[in-house]
Amino acid sequence: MSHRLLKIKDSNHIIPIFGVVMLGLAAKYVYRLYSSSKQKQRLNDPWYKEGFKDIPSPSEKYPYIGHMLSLGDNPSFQLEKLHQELGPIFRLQMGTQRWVLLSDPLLAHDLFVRNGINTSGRHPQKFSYKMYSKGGRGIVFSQPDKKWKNSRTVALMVLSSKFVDPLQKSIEDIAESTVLAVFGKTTQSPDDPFIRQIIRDTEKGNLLVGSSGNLTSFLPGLSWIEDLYHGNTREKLIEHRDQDLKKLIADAVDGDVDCLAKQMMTFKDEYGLDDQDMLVILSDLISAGEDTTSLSMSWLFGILPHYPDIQRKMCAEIDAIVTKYGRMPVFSDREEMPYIVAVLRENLRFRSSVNFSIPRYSTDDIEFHEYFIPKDTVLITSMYTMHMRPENFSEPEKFIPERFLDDMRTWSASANGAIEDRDMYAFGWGRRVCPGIYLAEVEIFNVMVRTLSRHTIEPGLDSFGNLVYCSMDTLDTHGITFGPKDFTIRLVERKDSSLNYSS
Ligand code: HEM
Repeated sequence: MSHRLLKIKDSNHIIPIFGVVMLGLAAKYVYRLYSSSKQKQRLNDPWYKEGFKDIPSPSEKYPYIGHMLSLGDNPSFQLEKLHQELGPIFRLQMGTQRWVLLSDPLLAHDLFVRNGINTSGRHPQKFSYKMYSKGGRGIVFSQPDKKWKNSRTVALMVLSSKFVDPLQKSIEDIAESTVLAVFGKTTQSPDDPFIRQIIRDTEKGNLLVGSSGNLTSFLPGLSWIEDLYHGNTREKLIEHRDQDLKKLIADAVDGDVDCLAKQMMTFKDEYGLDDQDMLVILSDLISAGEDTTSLSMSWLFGILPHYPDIQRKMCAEIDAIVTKYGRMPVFSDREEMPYIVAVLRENLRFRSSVNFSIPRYSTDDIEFHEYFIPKDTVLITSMYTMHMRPENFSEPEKFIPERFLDDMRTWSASANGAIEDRDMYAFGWGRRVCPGIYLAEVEIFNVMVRTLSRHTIEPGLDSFGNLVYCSMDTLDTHGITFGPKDFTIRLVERKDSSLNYSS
């Protein structure tokens, strides 16, 4: 009896034990299937490479568009938040584009300088590459090949102090705008409808160079929407640009005024460049030089009314030079004007006009630090976040020129120096670092000195007579450049200007 019972008991257990074994085997099989499909997925994942760390990425992501909604209305501030959550390097899937974003200067230096050979490409987008640069001519949007190198060399030569300094003396008013500096026009020229038209077209082109003009490169399936939206406006814009630039170049070459465009044309044959190349190079100097420099000045005009004390110190330095030499200060006096030098440097840090640099493109797989970045990835410096890093700048959210009082290096020297000594990132990195740094510094210095020599910059007034200050917290995007939202100021004449007393 007891034996039978035992048997019955046993047979009752056989099924559960068998079930457990079968379940175990099934789980093992499912796990194997899962891990082999995971492994297959990993092998197909362009970001995966054995032995390398995963680059973090925000979890919220949608099919097809990926992270395209993550940057919101204000990408500069949004990227700062994402860096706070994910660290100094993270990646985004922007439609079909892979992006890597960096906020740590040491990482950026390693990526763009040490690995410069594979990180100096530009994304061959429809508008910027095919249309604007006529299939990769010029400097800004061309691939880093021999022709780019020659075009860049020619630009670097004419934008150096050797060529810019004599022009400063002969054309007193070079300060006003990059177009004027490049084509040797005088102060009356900004009111010239032709020059105004060129600046307007440049601004339109710069907008299209940003994401809005290149939607197809994110979402290729939607190219028809882009074509519908833009129609043939992009072709027309380029046609206009070409006509206007041909006229400007011809005027510069035939005219009596010495200017950068004229100098540049003399190097054409020596560097194997044709007329189309020269046209795109000169277009590059206007597109990359005009908005960046004028928006930087706009920031300064917006910031200074908040700080009357800073303006007083700047005016005191200008007055000291006027009293000493009996003339308006010029760029070569900068050594004697450390406070102004510091203010201009702090302006570039506090609100740069280029918040994502000009995105680079990896032309090969890259292994750097413990990370792997696949070929054909867009590489972006999160410049705003980099400038706001407490590790690099104490109290970064405050405008404090004094932090730079001991640094009298020119902007070119700072941007090209050793990474340990670098305190300026606004001009990019390595092989593609901005070639117009010297001209930008001269232009901004001259405008500020001339303005403050006779005026103070005061906040605007609303219709009730209340003071209205430029907002520091809203950025207006102009394609790849950023400026303050529209604001007003008042230039108030200085009764105490030393120029009133100099002979
Ligand atoms: C405050 C003013 C300026 C700022 C903040 C600025 C910033 C920059 C940045 C961030 C880059 C990208 C560098 C990289 O890829 O690493 C760049 C490139 C460039 N900039 Fe500037 N820039 C300024 C003024 C100028 C001026 C005045 C000119 C010429 C007249 C100029 C001409 C160029 C050109 C041609 C490139 C493309 C270089 C290449 O791709 O090889 N920039 N600039």
